[in-house]
Amino acid sequence: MYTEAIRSKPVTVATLRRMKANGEKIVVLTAYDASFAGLMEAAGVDVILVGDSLGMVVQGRDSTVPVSVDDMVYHCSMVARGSHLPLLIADLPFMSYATLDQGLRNAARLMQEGGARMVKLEGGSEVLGFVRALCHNGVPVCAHLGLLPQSVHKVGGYRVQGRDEVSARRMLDDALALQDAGADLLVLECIPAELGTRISEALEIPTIGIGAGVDCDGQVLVVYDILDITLGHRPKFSRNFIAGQEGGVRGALEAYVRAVRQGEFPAPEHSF
Ligand SMILES: Nc1nc(=O)c2c([nH]1)NC[C@@H]1CN(c3ccc(C(=O)N[C@@H](CCC(=O)O)C(=O)O)cc3)CN21
Ligand SMILES: CC(C)C(=O)C(=O)O
Ligand SMILES: [Mg+2]
Repeated sequence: MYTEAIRSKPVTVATLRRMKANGEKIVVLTAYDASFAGLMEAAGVDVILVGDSLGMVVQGRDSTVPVSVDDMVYHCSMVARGSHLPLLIADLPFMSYATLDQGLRNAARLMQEGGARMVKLEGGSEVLGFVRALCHNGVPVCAHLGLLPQSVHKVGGYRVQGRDEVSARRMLDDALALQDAGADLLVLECIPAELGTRISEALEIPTIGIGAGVDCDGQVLVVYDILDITLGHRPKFSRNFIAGQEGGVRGALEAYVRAVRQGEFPAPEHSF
């Protein structure tokens, strides 16, 4: 049943599409260095995200806003050396895709200097032109809707998004438009579980949820949250996987992989 877990070939966009078609859950974790990337590969993680969350959990900042493209390239290149099979995605950080020109140049840096195989960017209708341009240049794209941490100062906090029908409908329309523009994958963050189901069923491309319910095609968490080493607030949608098992860090990663594959995580208490 879990055929994708035992792999010898690198994960590609085609692998992820096949997993969605077969109803096999996609397991994603963030990593910021070679050692963790190697452990995740060994545990059977499908996709590694070098998230701009590194600004908070590695650099100790209070948002992802100060993270630079240089920071992302640096961490991505380390993760690329530590793992070879998981698909490697890197976040384009705050304001690094404010213009098409800047965005294309910075995506090229993440791919060429960082070794990323896909870039991720936050936003809906406002980024469609950029997604199309990346697509035309052969850059695989992961879109990101719902709670957008790079907009925290505009929104005024980290809150569940898409609670009313008007904003839910707008998010679904944005998701369909991103797919049409050529996005290969979509992260849904901090939205009601029913909306996660609705968007995942409406799309051909896989969805990866974080606080978006169990029906997304895959799940992602910040690795420091599952190891319970996050400074300060740990979001409600995360779960401590190091407790209650004896395998240390390796065991926690394996427990996360198993829980996502079997649809045991997220449970209702991790969902909105
Ligand atoms: N350690 C860590 N984990 C993350 O998941 C994460 C980061 N850092 N940094 C970058 C972004 C920021 N994220 C966040 C940060 C806070 C909440 C949060 O406090 N959410 C509330 C929900 C409040 C509501 O009900 O509206 C929560 O209690 O979970 C959510 C996502 C997700 N990402
Ligand atoms: C939480 C995930 C989706 C992310 O964008 C990050 O780690 O930066
Ligand atoms: Mg991010």
